[in-house]
Amino acid sequence: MTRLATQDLIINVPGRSAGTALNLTIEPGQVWGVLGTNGAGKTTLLHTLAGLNAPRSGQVCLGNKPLSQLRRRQVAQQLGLVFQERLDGFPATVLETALIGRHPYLSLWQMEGADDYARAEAALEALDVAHLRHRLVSTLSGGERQRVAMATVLTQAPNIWLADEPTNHLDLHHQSAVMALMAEQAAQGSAVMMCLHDLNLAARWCDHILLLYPSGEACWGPRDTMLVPSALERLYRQRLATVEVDGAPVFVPIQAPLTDHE
Ligand SMILES: Nc1ncnc2c1ncn2[C@@H]1O[C@H](COP(=O)(O)OP(=O)(O)OP(=O)(O)O)[C@@H](O)[C@H]1O
Repeated sequence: MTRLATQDLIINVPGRSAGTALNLTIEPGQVWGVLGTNGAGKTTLLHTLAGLNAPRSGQVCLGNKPLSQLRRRQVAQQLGLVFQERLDGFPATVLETALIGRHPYLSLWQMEGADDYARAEAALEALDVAHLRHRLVSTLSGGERQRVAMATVLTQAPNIWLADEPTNHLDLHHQSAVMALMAEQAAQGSAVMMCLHDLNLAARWCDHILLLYPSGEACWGPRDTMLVPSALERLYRQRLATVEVDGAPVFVPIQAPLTDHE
């Protein structure tokens, strides 16, 4: 089991002053939700944690090593990233796409073996896209593609999951199924962080929350200390009503002005 930690991390959002230095640890078993407005830097943060964006300052550690000292292959054997947007560079079927998740474990010209296929097939089943295995990904709907992207990372079987709006394009049932899958991965010992725009999914499924403000200011901690209506109203510049359903808060945007002091 591996933890992902940041040390005095400042992400590099162009044109923004430094903001809060991030010192946080995503422990195995934890599910973190990152909340913030459009452009707050959520994707930049996830890409920085994955080693795809250089930090402006500070560092990210995977286990006890700085990410910058690890080879990409070592990182890819431990850390999986579900991208918000995907480009289909070349024609590939759903099964071929899921098998990309095994590439970190194969040598240069090594073909995928029976175990790799079994993992990919199991992941496609788990994401409810096995019936699409021979379809070209370019022919899929938005929600089907999203589930294939999740299945590819599930095939990769990382200890650290970073997921950028994993419920994008998904209908209600599949949103719930994907959040349950993330929780299950955490229960099995993975560390999970995901960016979400749906406060209610965050309230129900995440145990830790990072609030990212457009200024670069940030705060984080256990869910119940972060999902405080006044803090969320300040984050989104949006008045909210809160009700409780099944023991979890449900936040509903309402039309009422915020004062200048909020
Ligand atoms: N290559 C770039 N050049 C200039 N600005 C950039 C670049 N990449 C990102 N940005 C800016 O950095 C800011 C943060 O972008 P980011 O994608 O991390 O936001 P986000 O919180 O994920 O937003 P959203 O909720 O809309 O997905 C945005 O204002 C974006 O326009």
